[in-house]
Amino acid sequence: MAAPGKVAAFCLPPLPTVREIIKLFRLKAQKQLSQNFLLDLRLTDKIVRQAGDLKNAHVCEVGPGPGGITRSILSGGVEQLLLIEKDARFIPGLQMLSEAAPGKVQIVHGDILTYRMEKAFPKHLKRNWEDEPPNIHIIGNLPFSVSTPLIIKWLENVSKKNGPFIYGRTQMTLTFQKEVAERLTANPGGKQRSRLSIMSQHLCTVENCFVIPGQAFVPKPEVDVAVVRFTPLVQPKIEQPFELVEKVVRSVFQFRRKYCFRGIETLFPESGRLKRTEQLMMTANVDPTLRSFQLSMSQFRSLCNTYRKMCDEDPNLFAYNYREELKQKKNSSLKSTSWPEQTEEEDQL
Ligand SMILES: C[S@@+](CC[C@H](N)C(=O)[O-])C[C@H]1O[C@@H](n2cnc3c(N)ncnc32)[C@H](O)[C@@H]1O
Repeated sequence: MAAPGKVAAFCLPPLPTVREIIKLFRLKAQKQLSQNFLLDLRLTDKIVRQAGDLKNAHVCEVGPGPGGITRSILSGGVEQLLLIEKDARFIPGLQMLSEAAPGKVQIVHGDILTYRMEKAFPKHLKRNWEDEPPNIHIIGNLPFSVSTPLIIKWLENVSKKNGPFIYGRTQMTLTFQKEVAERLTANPGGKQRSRLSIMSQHLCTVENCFVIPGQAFVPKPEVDVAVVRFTPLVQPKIEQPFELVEKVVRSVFQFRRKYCFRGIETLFPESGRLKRTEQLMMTANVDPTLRSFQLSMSQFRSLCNTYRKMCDEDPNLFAYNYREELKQKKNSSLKSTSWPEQTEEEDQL
């Protein structure tokens, strides 16, 4: 793992402070966009240090806002900084930063959820997947509503080696709500062990770096925040397509507090469900009375590999959708009776 980097490799010319930029451009945080700013440069430096040594690095910062983290990244002596910001009000302030570091900053007014990063960096930075990560980093303090769907999308990109990972094992340093960070890094048996734990840890080394108390942000969010660093693994712990792993993991965690076979059953159509569930659990050598959060990564691997074999033998199996079947059953029973059918209570994720 790269040692935490130094930040002050490059001195920016005198600039208005982040607070002054906020005042100058009247950048009031918008609640509906969950904007919470970091104004303390010691803290933004600390976040950026988690990414490692940024000297001559190529960095994409997501959601730079008034530019606190942006300054820390530029002070790290980067070669290129790509800023992707959805809120147009921040662009003039970011342009001031760009002028202070001529030729280095590219500002994109856009949405990171749809932005295509395949061509964002020079081709010569590409590394083979097995090599050390390329000198490309993604850094961001995003709203919680964006960071979770975004990490799921990027994990899928890691699995398919596309998007930002077309360059190799691009590293990411991102903020999450503290609880989500705990889920991302939870071990088997842990209270926070969930779908996110398996989906992230089978593809990446995931480190929960440190917690930022809510009061460090302006305005203060309801929750604390954690900085999480992801480095894609050379070899995923589960070598199956992303969609298959997702389906198995989603099924297992469907009934979190029940025996895991209850969730696994939902991978199979009603006819033959019990027999096929038994077959899967026995071949994968997983105790059906374990709870989903107790399962280890190797047990998930075993379940995914066995389910893959079953899908290869029955080409209709992967398309089977338990919820769809449940919905159809519910509709037909509603037609035949005036009483709504009682459905099983499902545990929350
Ligand atoms: C929590 S604020 C953080 C701002 C700044 N990075 C900081 O730490 O002070 C999140 C920033 O992400 C931007 N943002 C929100 N959704 C976005 C999206 N989908 N794509 C790009 N930027 C987004 C917001 O406009 C805001 O500037």
